[in-house]
Amino acid sequence: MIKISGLIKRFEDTEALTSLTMKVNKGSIYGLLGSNGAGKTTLLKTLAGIYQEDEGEVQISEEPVFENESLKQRLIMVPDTLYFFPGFTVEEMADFYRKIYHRWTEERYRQLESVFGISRQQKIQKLSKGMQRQVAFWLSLSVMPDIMILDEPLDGLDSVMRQKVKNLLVQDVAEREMTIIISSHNLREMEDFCDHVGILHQGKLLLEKDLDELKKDIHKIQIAFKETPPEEMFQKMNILHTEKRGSVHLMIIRGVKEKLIEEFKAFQPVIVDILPLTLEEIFIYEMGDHAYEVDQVIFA
Ligand SMILES: Nc1ncnc2c1ncn2[C@@H]1O[C@H](COP(=O)(O)OP(=O)(O)OP(=O)(O)O)[C@@H](O)[C@H]1O
Repeated sequence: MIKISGLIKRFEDTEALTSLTMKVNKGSIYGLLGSNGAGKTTLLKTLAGIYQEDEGEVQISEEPVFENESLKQRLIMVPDTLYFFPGFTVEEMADFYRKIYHRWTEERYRQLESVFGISRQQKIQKLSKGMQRQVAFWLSLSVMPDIMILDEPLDGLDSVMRQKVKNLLVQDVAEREMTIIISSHNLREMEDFCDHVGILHQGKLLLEKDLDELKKDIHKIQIAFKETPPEEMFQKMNILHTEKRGSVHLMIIRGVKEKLIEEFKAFQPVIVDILPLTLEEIFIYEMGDHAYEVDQVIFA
């Protein structure tokens, strides 16, 4: 379990993280979304123990992360800007990882060699940017981490490789209960991958959601009545958004689907359609006052 409470991180006169609190469960894939400068990298680096918090607490398994050598054996960060020693081959870099990380697993390293199809003798800096990213995943997964902290890791990978990497990560989550915290600008990219999403804005979490719960409880309903039901019926429902096109009401409603349909049926509607709702729509309707910021994150 990862627990962050009241985290403040400052850089001279900038407060990059402002009293931030969040929790990530073991075996979860947590997507951290936010526009440029929201504080994603700062949060991830603090979580990885690269930055020290100015105030508040950052704990993994109830231990503070900063300067915690044994905890750092169990976590690995793939940063947005990768670093490899100049002139090193994949094998030489792997040797460095072997010496540092006690949980390095040779079998995994060999198995992933065939997945990525890159030669171990290849000089890393001569590889393309996307291929260097693949090497970063290859080495990081060979460490068998409990926690992977990924800063916009899919940028620069082609769509086939994106899917391949996502599959590898999900496999480790399923088999070993690895926990992933992954930052992105793109909600669409995270939708099918994460089970939790947090939206960071100006150093604060605006919203934190379990995606399954979120999708379960919110519906887009298109409905038309022969006779308009009394206003009180709509008033007692948790309607987030409503529009009327001729005699058709289009509503975004929170609640249990079957119960909502039941309530409407009492008024003999002539049409009742439950339409699929995208995560983008859910976030926008959910956010109310912060819709603008969410809009920026989603469409950035
Ligand atoms: N090393 C630093 N020195 C000074 N200010 C910094 C430093 N790192 C980050 N900041 C500031 O902290 C704030 C958050 O930056 P951060 O890099 O964490 O955002 P981000 O969400 O990762 O952005 P992006 O999506 O553009 O990568 C910004 O205002 C940035 O200017």
